[in-house]
This record gives sequence, C-alpha cells and structure tokens, in this order.
Amino acid sequence: MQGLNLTLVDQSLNYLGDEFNVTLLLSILILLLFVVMKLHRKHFVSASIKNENELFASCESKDPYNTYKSLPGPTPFPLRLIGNSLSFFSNINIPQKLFQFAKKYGPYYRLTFLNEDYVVLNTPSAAEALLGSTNVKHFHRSRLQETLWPTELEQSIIILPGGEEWKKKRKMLSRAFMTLALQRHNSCWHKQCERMVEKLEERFQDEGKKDNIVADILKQCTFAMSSETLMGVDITQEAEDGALFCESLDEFNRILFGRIFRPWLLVDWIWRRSSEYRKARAVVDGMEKVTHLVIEKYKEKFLLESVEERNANDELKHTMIETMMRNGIDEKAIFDETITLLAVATDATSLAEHYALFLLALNPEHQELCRQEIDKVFEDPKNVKNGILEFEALKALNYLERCILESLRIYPLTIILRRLEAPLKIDENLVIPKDVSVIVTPYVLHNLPECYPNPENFDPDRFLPENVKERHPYAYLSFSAGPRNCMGIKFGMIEVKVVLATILRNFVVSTPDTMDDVKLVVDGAVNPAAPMRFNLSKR
Ligand code: HEM
Repeated sequence: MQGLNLTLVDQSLNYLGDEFNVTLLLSILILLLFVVMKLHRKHFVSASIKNENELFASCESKDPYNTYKSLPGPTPFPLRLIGNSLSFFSNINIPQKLFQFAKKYGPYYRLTFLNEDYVVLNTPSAAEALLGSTNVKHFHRSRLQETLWPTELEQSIIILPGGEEWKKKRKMLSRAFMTLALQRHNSCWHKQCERMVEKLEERFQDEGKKDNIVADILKQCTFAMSSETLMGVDITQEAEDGALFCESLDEFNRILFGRIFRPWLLVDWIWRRSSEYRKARAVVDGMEKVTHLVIEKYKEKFLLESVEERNANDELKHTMIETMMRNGIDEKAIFDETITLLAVATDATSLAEHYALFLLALNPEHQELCRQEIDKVFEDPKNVKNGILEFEALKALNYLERCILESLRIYPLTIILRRLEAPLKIDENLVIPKDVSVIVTPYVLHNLPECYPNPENFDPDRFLPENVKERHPYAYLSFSAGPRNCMGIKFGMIEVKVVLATILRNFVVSTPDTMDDVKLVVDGAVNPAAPMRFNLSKR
C-alpha cells in the first residue's frame, strides 16, 4: 500500500516537473504555498517580517524608516506569499519590466513576493550604498538565491555569506585569477579558438547554410578555455566523458533555475522527491566523476615533485585547483568550487561573447573598426610567437574592449539581489531595515540617460577613460562593484577578447535579427529566450 502511494506521489511529482499548465499551476500554487507556510516555517515564515515594530526594533531614529514604509510600488496581491509575483509571472523581459517600474515609481520602490520584502534601488548612489558597503551583514545572497542553490554545492564562494570564510577563500582564489597565473594559458586559449574557427567554418561553409546559431559553439570553446585555465587539464580531450561535462552544466542550470517558475519545487521536501531532483543529482554525479579524475592527476603530479620543487613553486602561477590543494582544502570543497566556477565562467563569458557578437553584427561600422585594430595587432611580428598572439598584445585591443563593455552595458547579464542582515542607510532620508532584501538591476542603471545619453545607441566611446571618469563609478554594474564584485573580471574579459578577435579576424559577421527580436529571460543569467541567428562569411 505504501509502495502504491509512493508511486502515485512519484507520478504526480513527475507530472509537476514535466508539464506546464497555467490554470493548474495557479490553483496548485496557492494551495501548496498555504500548506508549505504551515509545514516549512523555516523557509518562509521565519524569513518573513512578522510585525513592523519588530522590524524597526534596531533603529536609532524612526524617521528614515517611515520613508521606507511609505515607499511606492505596484500594489501587491493581498496574500503576502503571492504579493507582486503575478507581475513577474512570465519570465519574458523581466529587466525591461523593472525598467518600466523604475520609470513609474522612481528611484526606490517596494515589492513583495514569496513572503519576502524587497526594495528596488535605481540610482548609482543607492547602488553604491549597498554594493560599496564593507559591512559583511550586507553581503548575503537573497533567500530565493539561497533556496535555489543546491545544498550539494554549499561550500562555493558564490553562496557563502560574507564572513571570515568567504574573505579567506576570496583572497586565496583571487591569486589564480591574477595576470601571472592566467598568462601561462595563452597558447591553450588560441588552440581552443582554432577549433572553434573550424567548427564555425563547417557550419557556415555553404551559401545555403545561412541564419544559423553560434551560441553552442561559443559555449563549447569558452568551456574548454575555462576548464583548462581553472583545472590545468583539457578535459574536453583527456577525460573520458569530458565532452558531456559542458552539456551537463547546461542541464544543471536549466533544472535549478526552472524551480523559480515551479515554486512548489522550492520546498525542500517536494524538491528532493521530484524527478527534476533525480535528474540534477545524476548530472552532479557525472560532473563529480570528471573533477575527481582531474584531482587524481594533480595528486600524481605532487607525488612526483621533489621537496625543492614543491618549495620553489610559485603560488602565483598555479591553477585554481592546484591553489586549493596546496592550501589544504578538502576534496569536497574543491569539487564545489570547481563546478560552480566552471559554470559561472562558461555561462557568463560565452553569453558576453554572444551579445557582443550580435551587437557588432548589428553595427558593421564598429565591427570594421575592431577588425582593423585586430589585423594591425596580429600583423605586427613583435606580437606573434610560434603563430600565436602574445598575451601582452591583447592589451592593444582597446577598441574591441570598449565594444565588449558597451555590449555588456546594453545587455548586462545579472540582476543583483542581497538580503540585509543589518539596516542599510541609503541617504539621510532612507534607511532600509534589516531582513529586507534589496534588488539592483544593472539594466535599469545602464539605461539612465543622465549617465548614458541616448542609451539605446551602441557607442563604445562611452568607455573612453575620459568619459568613464565623468560617470558615477556605480553607474556601470556589468561585473557588479565593491567588495563582492566579480572575481573573474580579468579572466572573463580576456576570454571574450580572444574569442571575438579570432572570429572577427576570420569572418565578417551579420545577423538577420534585430534588437526587438531579442526577448530576455532570467534563468541564472539574463539570457536571450532564443539564441540569435548569424551569417558568417569567411574573409
Ligand atoms: C564577461 C564575463 C563575466 C561577467 C559579465 C560576470 C559578471 C558577474 C557579476 C555581475 C557578478 C556579481 C553577481 C552578484 O553579486 O549577484 C559576478 C560574481 C562573480 N563572478 Fe563573474 N562574471 C564574468 C565572468 C566570470 C569568470 C570568468 C569567473 C571565474 C571563473 C567569474 C567568477 C565570479 C565569482 C566567483 C563571483 C562571486 C564573487 C563573490 O561572491 O565574492 N566571473 N560576476
């Protein structure tokens, strides 16, 4: 009998995990969330604000908090659990929706969903108050992010609340992203880019093969570059099932972030019994196997090292895995970090390449200026050794760099969420109380005409040093800013530069799509709902 019940539960959960029916979803959602509130106080109720006096208990002056209480915002559904969720029921164009709200409600406004209160900050100075704060109580990820994050990967720097452990880890890992550590992978990046060119040639070689996608090829190339840089091993070549690793990461992201739009799967009890969880587990197991193989290789290498070699080893030249092993980090924590950073590096960087290529395809005059710069750098014999562009020469690709920064202004990859463990003073008139979460949307700041005149225009010169100097430092948040900003800025920018320089040196790029065709969806990062289409003709 119990077996039968379990099968029924299993089947229903499979159904919930696989099908999407709006009416059913709404009714189940309301019903389930009520039950969940009762059963799982830990997740939702304790996170909620039970009464306003309690909320303001730690304040010195009540006035700025009164401003908080009277902040405008869209009227929420009377049930706090649902709140403003209905405004975000569709995952399409959420950044644009937040932009419309900003226009309507002004620099700060309130939202509520899943029983959590949010304040949305829409000015560079308010973003600075949050992101520039050095108070670790302002570093926490939001409850939604913590709930979505797989407990299996809990030791990763991305999810650690800012504290001593986070600080130590960030310092240790940062060494692996310094120029010295990165530059020794230069030839590997070019080797991977050559493979990418072959794949692109194959895809676009016939006249009939037009209007094709490149996102998958960009991602595989970026994955190979990132994995070799972070781990020191080309797992796409060496590990038996390395090729599957990249696809596994995609599947993993899809499952995790799909939970936002199937909120019942946010409840741990249901999640762990769902078919989606089993799929996620299988993916993690597969990735764990590959990482384990890499760690074993390092162990062999260490065993062969003499004491002198070990002592002479310069920490600044180590890969990320090597750095962690030499710092005595255990295998589980190394695994958590490797998987997470591989996922972040591959997703963010290949997406940045995708958007930049699209905007260069739409703006052929800027594409041509980049190409002239690239040709000049590649054709200078000082810059090329054994057929490979020297690492130092990448610095000369200034115009390309400005185009990448401008692409990330137009298409920033994230929405930044933080949960306040201590009140946050925005200015003399506004203090946001503890326990509230805060949202900063780079898309909104990047479209403020006072920071970026004619924000709809693609204008790389916005990133000329003299123009950057004129702007508020927190008006550009593609890599976030402040103490918890992107740890891989340097590496990410180098990867995007190498990939784009290789493509533009080999092909002329155009697209049949327009910016209006691009719908944005938030699933981990801000992705295009469908990959853009391109035409690549060989030069
Ligand atoms: C062009 C590519 C990239 C972009 C646009 C980008 C953007 C970002 C942004 C906006 C954040 C802040 C997220 C938040 O606070 O919610 C972030 C954090 C982070 N990024 Fe990147 N990223 C890129 C590439 C990379 C690469 C290649 C790595 C390294 C492998 C990396 C590692 C990280 C880490 C570890 C954090 C979290 C830092 C912390 O919590 O202390 N990123 N990134």
